[in-house]
Amino acid sequence: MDLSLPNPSWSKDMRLLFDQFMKKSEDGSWKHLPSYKNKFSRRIEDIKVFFPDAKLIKEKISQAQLFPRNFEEGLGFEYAMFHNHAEDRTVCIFQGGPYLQGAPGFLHGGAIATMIDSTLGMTALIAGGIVMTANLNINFKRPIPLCSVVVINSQVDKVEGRKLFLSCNIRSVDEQTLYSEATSLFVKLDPEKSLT
Ligand SMILES: CCCCCCCCCCCCCC(=O)SCCNC(=O)CCNC(=O)[C@H](O)C(C)(C)COP(=O)(O)OP(=O)(O)OC[C@H]1O[C@@H](n2cnc3c(N)ncnc32)[C@H](O)[C@@H]1OP(=O)(O)O
Repeated sequence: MDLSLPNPSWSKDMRLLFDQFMKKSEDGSWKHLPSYKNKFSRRIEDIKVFFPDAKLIKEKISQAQLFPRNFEEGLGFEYAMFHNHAEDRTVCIFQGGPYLQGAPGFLHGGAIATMIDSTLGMTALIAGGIVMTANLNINFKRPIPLCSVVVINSQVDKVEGRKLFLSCNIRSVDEQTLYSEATSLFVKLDPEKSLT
């Protein structure tokens, strides 16, 4: 089941943004990216090439779930991503639920990093195929209120061989508040190199 579609836990802002991007997707300039709890395991064939110690993958993979997708509805990461191919950028609308608390009333920095890594990762994945995060630098400028809706704008800045350099920022829905900004390096996996 595609978990990036509206559900009763979504606030008005979240639905409004989703509808806006679905409208923008009607002419094909934007594309809604579906997101599943564990459909990703079908990618295991692609990934196994890089991790020959399949024992680890085989034993555990049947329980595997995409981390941000394994919270009950509304309590963790509620998000939807849209990709603009021409501009090589991805937008993620994100509503962080009460189980993601760090400082009282605000999102945990690790929860913010998760959505940054996921949005940059999806952007890198579309641009470069099977990639992994090599480096992620985040500046937390303002605390993000728990249960608020934010917009993550992510883009590819430069590609050098297997290295993809990306950046993103997190803003409030009205774009007035800059919550976080990040730079990252993703590396496209090389089938000739075992990673373990
Ligand atoms: C995956 C499919 C997902 C499907 C949907 C999912 C949902 C959304 C997506 C969610 C996605 C979530 C994603 C996640 O959360 S991935 C989870 C977190 N990341 C990891 O666990 C990765 C661990 N690291 C590695 O496996 C290897 O180090 C990698 C694969 C990254 C590179 O090892 P590899 O042996 O292949 O390459 P190399 O070492 O020859 O390096 C190559 C080049 O890169 C340069 N370099 C390397 N590291 C750094 C560094 N730290 N700073 C600066 N530079 C660095 C290096 O100097 C060299 O440059 P040059 O000498 O060529 O100039």
